[in-house]
Amino acid sequence: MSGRTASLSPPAGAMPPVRHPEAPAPGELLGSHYDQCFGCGGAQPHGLHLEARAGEGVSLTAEFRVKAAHQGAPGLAHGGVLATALDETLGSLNWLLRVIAVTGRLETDFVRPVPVDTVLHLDAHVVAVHGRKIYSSATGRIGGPDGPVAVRATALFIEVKVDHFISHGRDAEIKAALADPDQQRVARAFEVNP
Ligand SMILES: CCCCCCCCCCCCCCCC(=O)SCCNC(=O)CCNC(=O)[C@H](O)C(C)(C)COP(=O)(O)OP(=O)(O)OC[C@H]1O[C@@H](n2cnc3c(N)ncnc32)[C@H](O)[C@@H]1OP(=O)(O)O
Repeated sequence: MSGRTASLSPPAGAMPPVRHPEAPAPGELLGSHYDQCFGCGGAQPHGLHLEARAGEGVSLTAEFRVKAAHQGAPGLAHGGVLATALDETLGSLNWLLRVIAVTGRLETDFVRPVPVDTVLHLDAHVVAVHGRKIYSSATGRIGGPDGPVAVRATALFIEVKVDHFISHGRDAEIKAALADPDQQRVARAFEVNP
């Protein structure tokens, strides 16, 4: 046992999230943080190609169309893929804070099966921030942005520095990322965070 609390409820003293002054305006697409990302990268043929758009405050909406490559049971999305869509959506919120963070804990409710070719309409917001810990939640609906809930998640993200990826990532991908001007732009946007 680590002694670590598993709670996804913000502790006493947690603060409301503060939208970064240079966060994309409501309605703007956030874009991919890494083109090889399974969640949002355009260069992953079987990835989710999830597209997130900034909302008001520290919130966003996102869409993901379930493809045949994402099946678990015949004609239905795999639960792990749906959890990935939730993880990616929740992770995108940190761009509005201009904080680099990784998922520490993700709790998912699967409410309805999601058929192939369905568009999952996600919305997410940061609930609170406590030191390096970011508490957030997300909902995914089918049949339209106001359709029935299919999945829900709450999560705890932990702030890290760019060094987290440089120390732990495989050398080949880190070297390629560091040499990529688009990736440098993403990293720089985070580094200027005071
Ligand atoms: C060149 C490259 C450019 C890159 C440009 C940027 C790219 C931007 C990429 C973004 C990418 C996002 C992609 C989607 C989101 C993923 O999918 S991220 C991938 C999945 N997640 C991971 O791989 C994380 C693996 N875990 C770890 O690395 C480490 O455990 C962590 C999370 C960094 C924490 O380790 P640590 O920094 O040593 O922190 P630690 O002191 O243990 O904990 C800090 C606090 O958090 C709490 N905590 C930590 N883990 C947990 C947990 N699992 N449960 C509950 N509480 C926890 C601790 O209890 C502690 O609380 P307090 O004592 O402060 O109250």
